[in-house]
Amino acid sequence: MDGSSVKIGCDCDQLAARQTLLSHTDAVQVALAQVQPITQFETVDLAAAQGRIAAQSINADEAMPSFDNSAMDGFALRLGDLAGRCCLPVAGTVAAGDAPRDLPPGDALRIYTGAPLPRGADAVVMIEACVDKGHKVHIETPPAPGANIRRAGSDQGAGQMLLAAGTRIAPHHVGLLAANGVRGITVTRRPRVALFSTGDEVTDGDCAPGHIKDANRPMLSALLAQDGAEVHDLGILPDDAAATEAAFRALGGAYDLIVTTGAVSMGGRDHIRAALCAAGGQIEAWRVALKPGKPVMFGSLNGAAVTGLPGNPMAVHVGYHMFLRPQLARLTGAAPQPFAEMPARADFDWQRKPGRAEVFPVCLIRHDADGLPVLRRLGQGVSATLLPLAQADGMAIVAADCASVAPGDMLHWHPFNTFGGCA
Ligand SMILES: Nc1nc2c(c(=O)[nH]1)N[C@H]1C(S)=C(S)[C@@H](COP(=O)(O)OP(=O)(O)OC[C@H]3O[C@@H](n4cnc5c(N)ncnc54)[C@H](O)[C@@H]3O)O[C@H]1N2
Ligand code: MOO
Repeated sequence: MDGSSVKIGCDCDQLAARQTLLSHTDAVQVALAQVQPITQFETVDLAAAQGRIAAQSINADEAMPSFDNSAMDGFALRLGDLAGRCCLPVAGTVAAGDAPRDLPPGDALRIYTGAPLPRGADAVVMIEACVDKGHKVHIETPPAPGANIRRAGSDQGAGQMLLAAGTRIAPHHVGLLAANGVRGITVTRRPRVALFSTGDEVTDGDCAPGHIKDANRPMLSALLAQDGAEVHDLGILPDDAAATEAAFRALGGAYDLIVTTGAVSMGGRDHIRAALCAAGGQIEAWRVALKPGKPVMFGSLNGAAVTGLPGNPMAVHVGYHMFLRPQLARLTGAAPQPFAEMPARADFDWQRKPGRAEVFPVCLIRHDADGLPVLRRLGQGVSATLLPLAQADGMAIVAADCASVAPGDMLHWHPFNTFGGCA
């Protein structure tokens, strides 16, 4: 990190005069430094735990499976009874849910998957390897000792860690915990996020001439909710210094994170930075060598981190993934994930002006012989529209010093959770 990221208080002129842009990797560190892990926890039903962050590790009370059982539909038998014989009498049937029983000497028992292994049995032969003749079974090839038996404790031992603290709970965790009889789980309180748009031109209603509809608040609300935040939508601030300062002052200490969009660049009506300072906040850094998203600002107010994203919607989307997601992760005690780490290859030619790292929408067109995704660049680097992003399978990034990309060059990308590639 260079000297440009040191604490600079609220001297906005000094900030504006600084020519050096923060690298996007340093900016992530500054963003992270504004938040501390939440130390309040709550217990939620397992059914409501998906997406929450486990506050404590959970260990298994007991071994699994808790009893020896059959992994297949077939016949349970004693291998010694097969010595010199290929046919055994069938003494009955044991199904999943039945109580454990004894295997009578010299007999087989028909058994279904998940049924408790009869006491005395030492192998299960699959139904496909037998001829079931009703009261007897013909076994062509004797099974190996222990075949098709799931032994008690073979999946997990008692005390086995099922879930580590800091894990984001996914549906497969819910299933594992349910199988282990866990009903409630202690999770970190959801991060409380205050969300503002800014701009006299921005509206939620009908557009007068020169006005536009708010894209940023609905998109950020959706992204924040998806990542488990408790979103407090505080509406649209006018381009007015006093109103912006008053809005910051009114926030008190109720939030972990305050997110604004717009009014953070150089214009005469860009009031976010000055208003934050006037309201008693701190600006830690401003302006990042990132396209889109250059005028992003990081600060704090009353114990909350304040992240001021630029107004252009694509810059908001990029800023969310690059800075806000790591901030949310640290707040909840989860490990912040680096942005766009997945390797891929380009299928396009692109000459660009070096200086800022650039994030752009991409679609997945195929996989190469090494199995790497091959990506096509979408859009024309315009940050005012989300349309190319809506047609994309993810976002790729090139480094600030990158002057050109040629087909076959390595890229890094952040895939969305979409299925299938672009047409
Ligand atoms: N002289 C300079 N001008 C600009 C610079 C610069 O470095 N020097 N940076 C440019 C970059 S990069 C960006 S990005 C924008 C960001 O400016 P602001 O953060 O002050 O944002 P606004 O001016 O308020 O808005 C920018 C753009 O986005 C539209 N917008 C705003 N809010 C919303 C919303 N909620 N939904 C949809 N669209 C929104 C707004 O109408 C503007 O068109 O500054 C450049 N200028
Ligand atoms: O953030 Mo701006 O959108 O780089 O053009």
